[in-house]
Amino acid sequence: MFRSTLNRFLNKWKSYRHRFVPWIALNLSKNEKTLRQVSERSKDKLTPDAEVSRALLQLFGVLLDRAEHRDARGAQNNFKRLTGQEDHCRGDLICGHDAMFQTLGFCIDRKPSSLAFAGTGVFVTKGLVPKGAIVAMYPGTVYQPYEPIFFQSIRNPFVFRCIDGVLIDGNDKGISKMVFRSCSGRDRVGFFMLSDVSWLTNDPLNPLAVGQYVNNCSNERPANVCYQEYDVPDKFPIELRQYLPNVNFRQEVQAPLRCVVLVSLRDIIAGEELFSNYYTIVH
Ligand SMILES: C[S@@+](CC[C@H](N)C(=O)[O-])C[C@H]1O[C@@H](n2cnc3c(N)ncnc32)[C@H](O)[C@@H]1O
Repeated sequence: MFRSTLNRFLNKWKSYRHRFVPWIALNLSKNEKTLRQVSERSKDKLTPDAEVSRALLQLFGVLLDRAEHRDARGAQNNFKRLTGQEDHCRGDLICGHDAMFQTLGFCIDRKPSSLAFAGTGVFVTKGLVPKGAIVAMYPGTVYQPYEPIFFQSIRNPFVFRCIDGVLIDGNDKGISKMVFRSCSGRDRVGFFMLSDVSWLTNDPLNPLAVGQYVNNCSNERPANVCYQEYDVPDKFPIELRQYLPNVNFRQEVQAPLRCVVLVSLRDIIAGEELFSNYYTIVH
């Protein structure tokens, strides 16, 4: 009895592992030339973690500065409204894209893909992305390899598998969306949220958090970005974690929070669509 239940479970487990990457499973044989080969795990990093931290801290710092500036201006306007001297000037408020342009020198955004039938893609809309830059982040709920993701993974093309088997569910709809919201609402330190839920909307506070919409490369459209894992260091400031688009499924995970960034493989100019490689072979 126990053995047959276990067998049924194992069979289900096997087939559900295939569902993570249905698109890859169907298309891999067509695109063998485009597979990314990495000789060992540590060689998967094109840009050092310190450089990833530096770019994120710079962008998040400007986002926080602007948010505080807006809050202060809002409080001032409330006071002026109460005293009848309301100031309607919005001043030089800067949005996420301006912050991105100011700190990283480029902007990215979601738009219909340049490939037929590929849905939405991500484009560089302004500026120049230099080789080795952090172009985007892959948002979503982070599952350790032993944690349950069966229901969230059904017909879900957004489940990203890290080299060590950690999974990131970047789907912004349905049950995946509810899970992210619930985990994000759970985790906070004092007043500070430890993750950002706005990537689930059309206007993410952190404009990098659209990496889940980057499409796969092909023989005709080679990859211009690649995925790189980034474990958030302990010293990452608490007040800036509110812009991280990832949260652990289980609160009690001891490991650092896993994020995935997309790094440019070459200079990318405005107007180009980003293409990654959905499949990396580690020898
Ligand atoms: C992670 S999603 C990427 C975002 C997707 N384009 C969308 O609009 O939701 C992966 C899915 O995008 C589509 N896709 C990605 N790369 C593609 C390509 N080169 N050609 C056609 N479809 C592609 C496939 O449907 C795949 O299952």
